[in-house]
Amino acid sequence: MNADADAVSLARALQAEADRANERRVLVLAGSRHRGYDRLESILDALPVPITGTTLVGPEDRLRCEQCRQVDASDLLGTTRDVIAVDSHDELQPNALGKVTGAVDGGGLLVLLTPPLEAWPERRGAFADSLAVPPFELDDVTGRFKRRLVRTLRAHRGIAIVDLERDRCEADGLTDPAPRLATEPPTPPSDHRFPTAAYEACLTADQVAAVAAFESLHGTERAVVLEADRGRGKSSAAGLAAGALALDGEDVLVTAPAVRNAAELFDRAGALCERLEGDAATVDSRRIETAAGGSIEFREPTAAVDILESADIVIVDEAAALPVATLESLLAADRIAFATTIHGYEGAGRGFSVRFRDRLAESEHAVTDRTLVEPIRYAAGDPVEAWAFRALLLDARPPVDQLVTDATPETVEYRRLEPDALLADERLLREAFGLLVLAHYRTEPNDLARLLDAPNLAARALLHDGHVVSVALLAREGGLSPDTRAMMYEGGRVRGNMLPDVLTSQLRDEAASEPVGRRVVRIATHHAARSRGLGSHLLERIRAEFAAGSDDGDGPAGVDWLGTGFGTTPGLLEFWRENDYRTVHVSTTRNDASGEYSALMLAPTSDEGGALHDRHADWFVRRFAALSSDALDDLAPDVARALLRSADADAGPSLSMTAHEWRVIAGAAYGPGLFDVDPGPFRDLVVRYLVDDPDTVDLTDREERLLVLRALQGHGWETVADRLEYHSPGQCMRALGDAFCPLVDRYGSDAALEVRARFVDE
Ligand SMILES: CC(=O)SCCNC(=O)CCNC(=O)[C@H](O)C(C)(C)COP(=O)(O)OP(=O)(O)OC[C@H]1O[C@@H](n2cnc3c(N)ncnc32)[C@H](O)[C@@H]1OP(=O)(O)O
Ligand SMILES: Nc1ncnc2c1ncn2[C@@H]1O[C@H](COP(=O)(O)OP(=O)(O)OP(=O)(O)O)[C@@H](O)[C@H]1O
Repeated sequence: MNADADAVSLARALQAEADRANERRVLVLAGSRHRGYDRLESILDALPVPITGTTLVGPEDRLRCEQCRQVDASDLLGTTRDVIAVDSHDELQPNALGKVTGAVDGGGLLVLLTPPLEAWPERRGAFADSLAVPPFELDDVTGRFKRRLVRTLRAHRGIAIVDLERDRCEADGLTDPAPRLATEPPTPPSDHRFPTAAYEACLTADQVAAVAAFESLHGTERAVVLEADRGRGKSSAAGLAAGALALDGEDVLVTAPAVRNAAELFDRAGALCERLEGDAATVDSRRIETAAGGSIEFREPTAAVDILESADIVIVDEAAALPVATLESLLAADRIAFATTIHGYEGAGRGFSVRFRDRLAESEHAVTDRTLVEPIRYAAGDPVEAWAFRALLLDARPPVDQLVTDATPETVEYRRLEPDALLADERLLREAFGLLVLAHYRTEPNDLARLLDAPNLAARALLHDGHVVSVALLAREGGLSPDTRAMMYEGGRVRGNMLPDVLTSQLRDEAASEPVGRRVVRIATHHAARSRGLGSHLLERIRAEFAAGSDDGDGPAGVDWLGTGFGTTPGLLEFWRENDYRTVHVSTTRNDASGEYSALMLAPTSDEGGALHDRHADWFVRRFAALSSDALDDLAPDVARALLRSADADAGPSLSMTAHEWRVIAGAAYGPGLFDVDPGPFRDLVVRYLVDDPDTVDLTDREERLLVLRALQGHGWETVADRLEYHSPGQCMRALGDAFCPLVDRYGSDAALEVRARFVDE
C-alpha cells in the first residue's frame, strides 16, 4: 500500500471511530505544504462527509469547500462543521485554533496541516511578527507556545499524527472507545407552566432544567443566567424558552453581539411556535409573531437598550461578548435572561463573570442560575475538547481558595515567572494564567502565546506556599530610536508601546517615547485574598526591581517610569493612586469591550521619567475642564472625581481668576449671583479643588457630583436635578451655590472674601 492510501485509511478509521463514539478526532498532517494539501484532498475525497460540511481555514482557497482565513475564524463560532482543516504553515493564531476546535461536530475531524513537527516551533509567521514589537525584532520572538502545543498533540488521546516527509504514522489517534450506551430522552419536569412541547424538544436533562429556569420570568424583577462551555445547547434552550413565552403572549426582545449569534435561538423558537400554532405563527430570522399575541424580536445591543420598555422580557445571548456597560444598561429591564459561555474565552470576553456578576447580584433582580454541563455537539469526555482545553489553557484556574486564604504580604515570596520556568512547570503556568483569565475580561489564547514568546513581556507573581496569589504582566515600552519617534509623531503607528504611542501621537509629545518604562498590562490578586495589601505589595516589589539604577534591575540601567492603562472605575483609580501612580490621560472614547473610558497613569522612577510625568500631568489637568463638557460629558461623575484626585496635586495651573471673576463666583455662592452667566471661572475652581487634597474642604459626595455634572460637564439644571434627586431645578441651583461656599472660603481672593463679608456676618 502506498503512503497516500495509508493516510486515507487512517483518516477513515479515525472518522468512523469518531462517528461511533459521537466524539471528535484530530489528524495532524506534518510535512511540506504541498504534500499536506495533496494528502488532504485524497482524504476529503474518501471520507463519507459532504464537501458542504467541510471548511478550510487558511490563507488561500485551495480546496472546493468553504474557506476562511484565520483572522476570520470568529465566523465559525457557534456553527457546526463535519471537518475543519487548518493550514498553519504560514502562521498559527492560537485564538483561531480555539474557535475552530469548538465548531467541529461529534463524528467530525479537525485536520491540522503543519510543517514537520520538529521544525515547526522555530518557524516565525505573521503571528510571531505581531509579537516582535519595537525595539525587538522577529528573531527575538521564541517558539515556546508551539513547542508546548506539539507536546500536547503528542501526549493526548484521539490525535493522529502523520509524518508526511518520512511517510510514517507517528500516532493513529484511535482510542477504541467503549460502545455508547443508549440514553433515555430527557423528561419534562413534573410541574411546568411552559407547553410540554418545549420540553420535548430538549436534547439533554440539563437543557430541560435550563428551559424550566425561564419559568421564573413570570414574576417581576427576575433574572436568569445560563452558563455553559461551548456547544451545551444554551442558545437552543433560550430559544425554546423564548418560544414558550411568546406562545403565552409575551413580547420577547432578543439581543446578542451579532444577529448570527442568535440564529440557533430563532431556529428553536420558530420550530416550537410552528409546531404549536402551525401557519398562525409568522416566523422570520429576526422576528417571530404568535397567534397568542406574543413576539420575539432581535435587535443589536445598543438598539435593544433603546427599546427595553417596549419588551416584556429580554434575552441576551453570548452575554460574555458584550461590553459591561451595555450589560448594565440592559439590566434596566424588569425580566431578563443572560446566556453566557464559561470557558469559551476563545471569542468571548470575561466581562460578564469578572465585572458584571457583582453588579447583577447588587441589582433588585432575583437571580436563577443554571449551568449546562452535558455536551450536545459531541459526547461527554470527548478527547479533542480535553486537548483544546489543555493546549490553550481554556480551563486554567487560579489555585483553589483554601490554598491561598492565609496569604498576606508577610507570607508571600516574590517570583519572576520566566517563560522557561512556566513551560517546565505546568501547574505554575495554569495558576498564573488562570488568575489572569479569571480576573480579566479580555484574556484569550493569543495571550498565552504572548506570555511564552513575546520578547517585550515579563510576568511577576507573589507565591504563597508555592501557589500564585497575585500576578502582574509587564510590557517594556519606550526607549525608541529618534527615527521611530519621528515616525510616530508624524502619524505612523508603532506596535506594543501603548503609553509612549498615546503620549506621542495623540498628546503631541515627540520626546515621550525616549525614556524607557514598564507598563503594568495586567495585575490580579486571587479573589480569596484581596484587600490585604497583596496587590500593593506586588507593585512595590516590581518598583524595587525595575527602578532606575537598582542593582537587580532588569536591563542595564533600570527604567525611567512604571505605568498602567485600564478601564476606569473609581475603585481601581483609588488602588493605583494609593500605589503612587498618577493620572496623565483619559481616553476620549469608551473602550469597545469594557464600555469604560481608559486612564493612563505614570509612576516615575528617574529624573527623565519625572519630567515626562510632570509635563503630562500638567497638560492633563489643564485640558480636563474642556474635555468634560465635550468628549467626556457622559463620564460618570465618580470616575471624573477619582481621575482628578489621582492626578498629581502639583499639576495644572494655579488659580488665576480676575477680581471680577472672583466676585461672580462669590456672588453666586453667598449672594444672589448666578453660575449661568459665566461658568468658566467656576470650572477652573472645581478642577483645582478636585486635584488638590480634598480633605481640606468639607463637601459631600453628592455635592462633588453636582460640581462635576453641572460645572464641569455642563448638563442642564433639569437633568442634574433629576440625576441627583433634587426636588426641583431651583433646589439644585441653590445646592450648587452652597457647594461653592467652602471653595470660596478655601481659595477665594480678597475680592471674593469682600463679597462674602457683605452677605455673611463674620
Ligand atoms: C492594568 C490593570 O490591570 S487594571 C485592572 C486591575 N485588576 C482587576 O481589576 C482584576 C480584579 N481585581 C483584583 O485582582 C484586585 O482587586 C486588584 C489587583 C485590583 C487589587 O489587588 P489587592 O490585592 O486587593 O490590592 P490591595 O489589597 O493592595 O488594595 C486594595 C485596595 O484597592 C482599592 N481597590 C482595588 N480594586 C477595587 C475595586 N474594584 N473596587 C473598589 N476598590 C478597589 C481599594 O481601595 C482596596 O482597598 P479596600 O479593599 O480596603 O477598600
Ligand atoms: N434542543 C435542540 N434541538 C435540536 N438541536 C439542538 C438542540 N439543542 C442544541 N442543538 C444543536 O446543538 C448545537 C449546539 O447548540 P447551541 O448553539 O444552542 O449551544 P450553545 O451552548 O449556545 O453553543 P455555542 O456557544 O457553541 O453556540 C447546535 O448545532 C444546535 O442546533
